[in-house]
Amino acid sequence: MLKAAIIGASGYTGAELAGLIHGHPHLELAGLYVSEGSQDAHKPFASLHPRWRGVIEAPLLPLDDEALSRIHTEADLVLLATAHEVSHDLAPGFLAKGLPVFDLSGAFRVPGEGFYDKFYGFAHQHAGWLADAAYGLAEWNQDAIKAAKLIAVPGCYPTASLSALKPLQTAGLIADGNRPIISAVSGVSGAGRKASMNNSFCEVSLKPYGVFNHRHQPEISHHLGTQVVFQPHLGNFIRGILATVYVQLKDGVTDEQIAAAYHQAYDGQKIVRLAGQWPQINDVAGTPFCDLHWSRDGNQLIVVSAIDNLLKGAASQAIQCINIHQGFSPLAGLVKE
Ligand SMILES: NC(=O)C1=CN([C@@H]2O[C@H](COP(=O)(O)OP(=O)(O)OC[C@H]3O[C@@H](n4cnc5c(N)ncnc54)[C@H](OP(=O)(O)O)[C@@H]3O)[C@@H](O)[C@H]2O)C=CC1
Ligand SMILES: CC(=O)N[C@@H](CCC(=O)OP(=O)(O)O)C(=O)O
Repeated sequence: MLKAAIIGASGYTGAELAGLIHGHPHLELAGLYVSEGSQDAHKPFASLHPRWRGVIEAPLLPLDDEALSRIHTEADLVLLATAHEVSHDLAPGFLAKGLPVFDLSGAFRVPGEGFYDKFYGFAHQHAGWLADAAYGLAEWNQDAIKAAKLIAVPGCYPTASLSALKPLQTAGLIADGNRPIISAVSGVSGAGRKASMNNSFCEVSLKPYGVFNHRHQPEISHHLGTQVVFQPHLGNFIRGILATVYVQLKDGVTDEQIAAAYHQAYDGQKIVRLAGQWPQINDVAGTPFCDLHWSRDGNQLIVVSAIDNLLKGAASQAIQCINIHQGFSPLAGLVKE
């Protein structure tokens, strides 16, 4: 059994990680951590996430110096379910001790001069790790994930969007100069557990945000290899993302070529399901799956992608990355084979 420490374990993605690691055949929990000054330090994890009452008994521990040296000596790998700046500051210390790091934040996802200043509001201090990090889009980047010490698990919208678009891009079916349009709706858990007016129960409706300035637009464009238009919306449900993607196809692309692109990408990859019907959030919420379906009218293609933002969009994709990195079965701890 490999020992996995989770930093940020009281948050939404951290709690999902705790549950997945608890149930994983080759992993065990090596500490659930919150910030040194956290108001939740020393509380039982299950008092914040009662669905784990009687199952995960561990307390939330403050990430102080003693905790850091305990992780350095006792853990085999570290999961960061922390804000971007926190991951940016913590990851190099664990990596220097030889611990592989699986980071759920955006801190190591997109190399490029000035990117973090512009889209994240801080200057990146670890260009070497940023360049060496593997982008953890599990179905697409297995060799890099296997070889890397630092795995940058993709954002939730990028996971839904890239899963839909990469087969078309790889097969060369997208019309030259076309910028695919992604219109996506996320549940409120995408914003994390911390309370704010924007995600309070009475305020949430269905509305667009981040118009032409969301940080996932450059993340998707960079990892697709072509520019996209990306428009996120906040919906009044707890978890899940539904992304509707509009693509102009090259002249002459056939139905068979489209189907072949998706089957070539995902046949044998059990987490991405070619659904055969329009995906809906209820079918993927609480699961590690990404459901895809498409239809075309002439050169216009519409692809719909649905995931759980906390799972395929974060925690279960991190487990996919660990499975790849460690040579475990790809579905270990996720789907009973
Ligand atoms: N929510 C989602 O759908 C997705 C989130 N992500 C990314 O994953 C990361 C975590 O997101 P999410 O779970 O939603 O966030 P939450 O806000 O729900 O949780 C953040 C966690 O980090 C802890 N924390 C804060 N500061 C520190 C610190 N200095 N040291 C150690 N722990 C700290 C918090 O506890 P405390 O403050 O008490 O210390 C809490 O446990 C973020 O980078 C987010 O962008 C990625 C994909 C999807
Ligand atoms: C609904 C909501 O607020 N969603 C978040 C995306 C969460 C996510 O994917 O995470 P990263 O921050 O790790 O990229 C947002 O739009 O900022």
